[in-house]
Amino acid sequence: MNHIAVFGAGSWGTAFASILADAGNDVRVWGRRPELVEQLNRGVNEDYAPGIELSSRISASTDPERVVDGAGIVVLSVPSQSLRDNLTQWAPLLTGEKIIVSLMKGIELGTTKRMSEVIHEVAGVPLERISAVSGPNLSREIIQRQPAATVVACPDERSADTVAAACQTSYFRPYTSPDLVGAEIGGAVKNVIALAVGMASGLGMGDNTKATIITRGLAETTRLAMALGADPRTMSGLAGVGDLIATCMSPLSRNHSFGVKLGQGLTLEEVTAQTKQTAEGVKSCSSILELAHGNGVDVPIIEQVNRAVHEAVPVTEIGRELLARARKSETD
Ligand SMILES: NC(=O)c1ccc[n+]([C@@H]2O[C@H](COP(=O)([O-])OP(=O)(O)OC[C@H]3O[C@@H](n4cnc5c(N)ncnc54)[C@H](O)[C@@H]3O)[C@@H](O)[C@H]2O)c1
Ligand SMILES: O=P(O)(O)OC[C@H](O)CO
Repeated sequence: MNHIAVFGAGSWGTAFASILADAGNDVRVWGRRPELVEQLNRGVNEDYAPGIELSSRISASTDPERVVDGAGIVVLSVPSQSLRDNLTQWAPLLTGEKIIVSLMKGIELGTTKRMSEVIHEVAGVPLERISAVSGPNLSREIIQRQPAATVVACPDERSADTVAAACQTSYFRPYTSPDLVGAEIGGAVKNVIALAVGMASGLGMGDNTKATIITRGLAETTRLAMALGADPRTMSGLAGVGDLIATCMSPLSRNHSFGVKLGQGLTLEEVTAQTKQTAEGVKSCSSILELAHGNGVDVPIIEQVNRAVHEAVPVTEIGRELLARARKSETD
């Protein structure tokens, strides 16, 4: 039996730990709060996966050393903006031939780095041993064992295959890909587009409006991904359009729901106060915008989401601005 470490006992960390356990691995989860760790050791996580009985193959601890001891794969699932601080403490433990898996879908504020870049920089792990798992993977559906697929992206095929083999179950199908950049950009940008779709929903707009934002959002994502060297085919796959559809259309998506509330007229502070879980797009819209501008990529939807979220521009106003732009060819 393989031993796999999972850092982060939130919604996705717990759901992914369940996949790994169902795939036959012995899973040790690191959690920050002793009371949550105690829940996991009783086979539940009422804070992030209410009503779900967890596998007896999952155990938990607040001690990172104990969690990592003997693990060949280490999975990271903390909020993107806290990764650097956390990793600084965990880096001395990530030695040897361990494969590091990022489940996170965000871009770091201040540096505009993708999560694999942060891991490489802070922990010194070569990119050949860093993979990202990304796809239409809403944690609540996955932990209920509803069928879904995902992408395990890593420049090294053997590392990707090792991770894919570790998380394949009867309901979860991992595909491998060498396109780490594309998978990470697809995963981070779809959160911002889901905020925009949520805002339209909150304003009472229907499916034409949502489909328009999703489609033009995919165009922005693809432009940015290609400027960063990604394979455009990733954008028509699970980590691109697949995740975009799930996140933009599902009431289970925290980013979508956050956008709905902004569209209904709540302020950023009000929605933040009501939101217990991580909606990565709220912070990453600024870093993604900076990344796009730094690479000369036009991202009008992301730009307007950033104005609505961080400059308190009314949601009605950003819609008007998007529609008033100069005409252009669809494929430009
Ligand atoms: N939930 C999903 O459906 C899903 C699916 C795919 C990817 N993701 C991505 O996975 C990542 C984790 O998301 P999640 O859904 O598990 O979030 P979550 O909000 O459910 O859980 C986050 C966990 O991190 C902990 N945490 C918060 N601040 C921390 C800090 N400063 N240091 C260490 N731990 C901290 C929280 O206590 C919690 O246990 C995000 O990047 C998200 O985009 C989520
Ligand atoms: O709940 P969200 O908006 O963070 O989205 C969750 C997953 O990324 C969907 O694949």
